[in-house]
Amino acid sequence: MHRNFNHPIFKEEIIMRDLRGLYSALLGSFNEDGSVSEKGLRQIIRHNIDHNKMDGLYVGGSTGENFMLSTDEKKRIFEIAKDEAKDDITLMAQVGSVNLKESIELAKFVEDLGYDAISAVTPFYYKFDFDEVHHYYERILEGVDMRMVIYFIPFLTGVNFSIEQFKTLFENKKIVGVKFTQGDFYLLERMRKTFPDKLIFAGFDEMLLPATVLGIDGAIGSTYNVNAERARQIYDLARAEKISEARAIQHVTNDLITDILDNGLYGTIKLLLEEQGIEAGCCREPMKPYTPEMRTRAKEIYKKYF
Ligand SMILES: CC(=O)N[C@@H]([C@@H](O)[C@H](O)[C@H](O)CO)[C@@H](O)CC(=O)C(=O)O
Repeated sequence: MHRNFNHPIFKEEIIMRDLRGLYSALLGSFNEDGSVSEKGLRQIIRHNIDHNKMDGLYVGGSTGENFMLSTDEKKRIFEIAKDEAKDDITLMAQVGSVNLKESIELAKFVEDLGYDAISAVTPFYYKFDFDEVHHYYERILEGVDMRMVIYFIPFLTGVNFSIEQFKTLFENKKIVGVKFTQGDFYLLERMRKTFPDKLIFAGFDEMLLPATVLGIDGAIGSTYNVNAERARQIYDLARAEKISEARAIQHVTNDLITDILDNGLYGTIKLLLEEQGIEAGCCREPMKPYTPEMRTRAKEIYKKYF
């Protein structure tokens, strides 16, 4: 798990974790009044380490319902994750925000906590031009000596990059890779060929097999919180070029993902965890509270796939 890096951005040779592998995107866990459930978070983290045997946790991403949280809540979740995980698993903190000052503050905060890497979503809502997006990443990185993985998710942010633009961003040696949540396999192939030394993490769990065939370095996903065993099989089989076996597991996985998406993504994953005895808690409003129908359907999904 640990590798020796002699990276020019770091003052001396230090032991840094190899960032490659499979990460669960850490779910948010909330009480009915919307407050952060520390107990729920700790249980989800332990489940990912002890049961799911994940290589890493992606903390503060979309799955963590992060963009609905205050700065203090984000910090508290980063603290809880580090305190629970210690050094048992690679920790990557998503610090991106449309509030750049907050991103800079969070990056410093997780560096002090001892996170292994940061990630930042492309700034969204306003139609920032590429120079502004570039400036955003440079400013976040100015204050920290940390490795950064760009969080590229155009279907939610509306922000797309060309290969040339990725090249410009990657000129900063602290930017070591990208979380590629995009279904464009032509772009993914071009990225792999153009940037053999950058880390590419697949962000769509339903596309793990083809992304692995194209040579990704890992994957980060919400459904790995519950479907880790199948994800690991797909990843390992695809890397061993056992494609038809991997495809059979991807088919079952995608049936599961379709059922989860139909019933409400993050809520259903939490209800599936509840079936395994984990107090995963609620979603943060304005996401819907669980209805009796949703709970019943989650039980059916659990019986069908687990
Ligand atoms: C928008 C979203 O939730 N995307 C997920 C996927 O894991 C996704 O839930 C899954 O592929 C189902 O579509 C991840 O890419 C997001 C993620 O890792 C994160 O930021 O939490």
